[in-house]
Amino acid sequence: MKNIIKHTYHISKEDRNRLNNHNSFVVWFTGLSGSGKSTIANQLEKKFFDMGLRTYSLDGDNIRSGLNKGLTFTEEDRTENNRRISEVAKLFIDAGIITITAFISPLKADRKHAKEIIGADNFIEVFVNTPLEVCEQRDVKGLYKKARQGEIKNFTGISSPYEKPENPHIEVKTENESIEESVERIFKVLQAKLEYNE
Ligand SMILES: Nc1ncnc2c1ncn2[C@@H]1O[C@H](COP(=O)(O)OS(=O)(=O)O)[C@@H](OP(=O)(O)O)[C@H]1O
Ligand SMILES: Nc1ncnc2c1ncn2[C@@H]1O[C@H](COP(=O)(O)OP(=O)(O)O)[C@@H](O)[C@H]1O
Repeated sequence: MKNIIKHTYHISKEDRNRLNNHNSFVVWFTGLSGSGKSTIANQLEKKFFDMGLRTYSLDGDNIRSGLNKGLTFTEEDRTENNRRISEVAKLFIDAGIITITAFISPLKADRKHAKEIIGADNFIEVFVNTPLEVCEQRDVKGLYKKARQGEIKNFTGISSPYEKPENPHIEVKTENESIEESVERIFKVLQAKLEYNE
């Protein structure tokens, strides 16, 4: 960008990873509303935290009510929502923190862009594959009912698309496995990524 000149800092991501004695990366959850993203993300973060690792979770509460306040659920705004989240996640991994994101992120192109921004080596995609019927039955926040009644426009799975990932690193099927089983499976895949080597 014109007249923006990057400053080189003494401390790098590698320095922070060495200090923390673990790598930093992004665990990017995607799935329908009510699929279980926040529940699993929360338990996964607790597991990491209890091991003494540095973590942070980004989700609707701290993003859509703060940084991205004002963005709606049109495709255009979801794209911008996901782009900003990706940029924030990139800063967090640069800060040496294992970053867990839990957003619907329904569009393939937006998830691809997230991977590009964050860097393929630091991006682990977890597809919480819960069928729409199950999410709707759970209706944790009563939003599906409202969407069916036409009170909410552009609702994912009802009046707005969800494009399933074709090659996620991890897929969890919450109708067939418990929260603990999903967390354990995700953890096993991530374990290999944790270790910091010079
Ligand atoms: N129209 C519409 N469609 C989908 N979801 C809606 C909508 N309106 C509000 N909500 C609530 O917002 C949460 C999804 O926000 P995200 O930032 O994750 O969505 S996105 O990635 O930009 O698509 C989502 O939270 P989760 O249930 O945690 O997924 C909903 O509670
Ligand atoms: N195996 C499971 N994994 C995750 N959540 C589950 C599972 N079984 C039932 N649930 C329930 O489904 C709901 C998922 O809600 P939430 O985590 O808020 O979803 P999301 O963040 O994707 O909108 C929670 O009430 C959770 O207790």
